[in-house]
Amino acid sequence: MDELPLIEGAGHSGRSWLSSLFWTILLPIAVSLSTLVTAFILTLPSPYDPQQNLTVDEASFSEEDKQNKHSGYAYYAKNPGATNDASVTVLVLGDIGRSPRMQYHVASIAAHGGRVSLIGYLESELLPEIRNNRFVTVIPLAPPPEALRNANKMLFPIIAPLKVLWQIGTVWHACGYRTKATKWMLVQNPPSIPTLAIAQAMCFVRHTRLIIDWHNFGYTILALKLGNKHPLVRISEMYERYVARAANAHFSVTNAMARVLKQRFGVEATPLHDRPAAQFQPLTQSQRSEFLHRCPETAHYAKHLDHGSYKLLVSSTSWTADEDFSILLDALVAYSATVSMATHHSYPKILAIITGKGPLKEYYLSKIATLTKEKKLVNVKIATAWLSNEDYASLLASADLGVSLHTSSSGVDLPMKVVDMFGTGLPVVGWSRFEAWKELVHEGVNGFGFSSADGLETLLEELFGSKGARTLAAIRKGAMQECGRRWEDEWFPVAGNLLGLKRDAEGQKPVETKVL
Ligand SMILES: Nc1nc2c(ncn2[C@@H]2O[C@H](COP(=O)(O)OP(=O)(O)O[C@H]3O[C@H](CO)[C@@H](O)[C@H](O)[C@@H]3O)[C@@H](O)[C@H]2O)c(=O)[nH]1
Repeated sequence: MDELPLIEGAGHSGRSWLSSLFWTILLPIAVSLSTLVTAFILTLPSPYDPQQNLTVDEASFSEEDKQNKHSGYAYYAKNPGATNDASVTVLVLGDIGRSPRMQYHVASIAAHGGRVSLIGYLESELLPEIRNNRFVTVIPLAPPPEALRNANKMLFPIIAPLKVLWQIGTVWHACGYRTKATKWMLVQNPPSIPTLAIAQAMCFVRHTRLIIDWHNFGYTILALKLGNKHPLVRISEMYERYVARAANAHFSVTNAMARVLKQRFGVEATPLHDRPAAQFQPLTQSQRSEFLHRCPETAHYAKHLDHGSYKLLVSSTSWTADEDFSILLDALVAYSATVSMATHHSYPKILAIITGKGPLKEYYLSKIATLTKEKKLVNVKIATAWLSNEDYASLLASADLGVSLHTSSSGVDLPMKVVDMFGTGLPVVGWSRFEAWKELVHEGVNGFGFSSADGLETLLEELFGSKGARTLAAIRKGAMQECGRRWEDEWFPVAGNLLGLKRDAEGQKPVETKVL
């Protein structure tokens, strides 16, 4: 009996505690959440309307545009009344300037009168066909703050989710509110997180058809950092497979990748092989010599390169973990020693230029500095550079041999740089221990493969030594034959056909892409 008042008192204070929790905390949270959800729904991006006016007309072109062959005016002047409902949002969650394949898609769509909203980071120069084209609107994404760009493995679990949140916000805003709804969205994969999920949600809201352009798999790239068995890698694979199934159509960079997509993800992709774009062309001897004397990275050695006492080796990269430049450095150290010791044969010295931007550049620069200091590279000069689009193409065209260190995290993607090299008639040696390599390089015809630093050094000796001139000339001939088939020839029958574009000239047979 004594305890009753105490219990009653406790019940009363318990109820009032609950009720004050409800009125002061839970109710305001519930009201705020429902207001936010209502506001989100009411302000969802507008859907695609086939009647909407996205036309490009005479007023879209300034006098300057009319003189610029890349503004799209030439197409407009030839097809003034042409209507065309091919409007495409192209989404690249990366530096657009370093995503040549996506730029080629954009340039090709615009060249056939399609309208493009191009979304991505604007860090490097864009192709001239895109920069001033009135059929293309570039929507730059705000890059994540410096603190979220830390590549440290220890901090990865904290930084990665924050970076993804930042990307979700900026990409959603750019796709939904900074551009009109388009009939199609073409998205580059990888990165898959969060790109594919946002693209899928946005396409659902805007009634847009989603095409995924498979350059590689996001989870195989993550596995390079975390290891194959890491739970995040498995989750990332499941996510990629699940989101892939929601897309309406798929392109893949190789036949092997289309096969893997079918077997593992259950989706039908149409292979759309990389081919060189128009800016990659062979140079004449005099154009080569003029470039070598003009380019700051080669000018000092131009005379030697003209005479052949130096050979020009070129590699290009994004300085990422899937390209092990130690292999090239080890091979060059061994080659330098061979040149010093050679008594019966004479070997030229090498000028090796590695072009590109990316996270591991500083690491390799310090390795090169150490090797130079240790006098292990006396017969080899190594330079790194980032060149304008035009000079990059001229450098490839001026080189004696191209090197690819692309290892392919999935085994079924291919290095675009090799395609660029072939466009200029440059033969290639490359890391070849992955399935798709043979879709691009034919042993002894347009290049050679290697699978170790020793293998690469042997190739350098064989091709640059006095007995190698004929083999080098033979693979150069093979590379020249690759020049013939260009991006447009590959692109139009697959992508142009899917998007419903019309080709001016006699077209090739269209390739059917399965559309869901
Ligand atoms: N302008 C310019 N571009 C350069 C330079 N150096 C390199 N690049 C660009 O950077 C590319 C090299 O980038 P990587 O990331 O090494 O790869 P990739 O060979 O382009 O292959 C990528 O794209 C394929 C699809 O096209 C993918 O399948 C593959 O996985 C990879 O992502 C070159 O092809 C070239 O476009 C330079 O000095 N100047």
